[in-house]
Amino acid sequence: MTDIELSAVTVEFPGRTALRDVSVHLHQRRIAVIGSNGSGKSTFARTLNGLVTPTTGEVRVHGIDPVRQSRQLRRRVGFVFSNPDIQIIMPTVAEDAAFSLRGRGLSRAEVRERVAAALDRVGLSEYADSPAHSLSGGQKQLLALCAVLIGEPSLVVADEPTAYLDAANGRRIARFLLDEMPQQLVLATHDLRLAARCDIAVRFEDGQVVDQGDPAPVIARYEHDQDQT
Ligand SMILES: Nc1ncnc2c1ncn2[C@@H]1O[C@H](COP(=O)(O)OP(=O)(O)OP(=O)(O)O)[C@@H](O)[C@H]1O
Repeated sequence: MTDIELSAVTVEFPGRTALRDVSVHLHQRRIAVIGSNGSGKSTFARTLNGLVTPTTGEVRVHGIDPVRQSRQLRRRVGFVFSNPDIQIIMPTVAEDAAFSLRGRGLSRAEVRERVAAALDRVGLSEYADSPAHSLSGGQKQLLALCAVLIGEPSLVVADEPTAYLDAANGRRIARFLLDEMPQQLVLATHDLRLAARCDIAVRFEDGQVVDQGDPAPVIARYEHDQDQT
């Protein structure tokens, strides 16, 4: 598993401190990140792939600095957002799936083979030549995942990946991420049923890690605190 280490990480945005002096060391296969609105979950997730640069402190993902060594990092870490529409960049399903293989020196035949295998894995083979934007919301999220997985990352960071999906598609994406995908997962979510299926839950409040450990008790304490407010 990839080691994820934050040492005394503070992230300041104009007028707002999103993370305050966060130090965590995570290595579990499925890591849930929970906490109230604005607690810092997305900011934490974004430090892992260099989308957010710490104001102070250090982030290391498998020993790689996500900001200074972004090329190495992009090969190891894939990122999935809530909104599948903003993740689709190419006209057809197969072209979109192939996008992250650009610049890797693979032959056309190798790319075709990898795309076919990846689409098959997420059940989108029959849509290979369809316009990507004609897919349903759930299918688009599966395509976004497929485009990430085809680059063979060792870690997938997903920020509310089921937020825009109906119950059936949400379950499908959750099943894929939590049960079928072999990759390590960091899952920022408000869906506590998904968090409960992870190996560890890390709770943020007000930019700090306030609790972490076995998901069931961490979630129970979170729900208790929410009931008090
Ligand atoms: N680019 C930014 N510029 C300014 N402030 C930001 C930026 N990104 C996040 N913030 C602020 O930092 C704080 C933490 O935001 P973050 O998105 O990490 O929280 P979150 O736990 O993911 O919230 P939610 O559950 O609502 O998605 C919030 O107060 C947010 O308004």
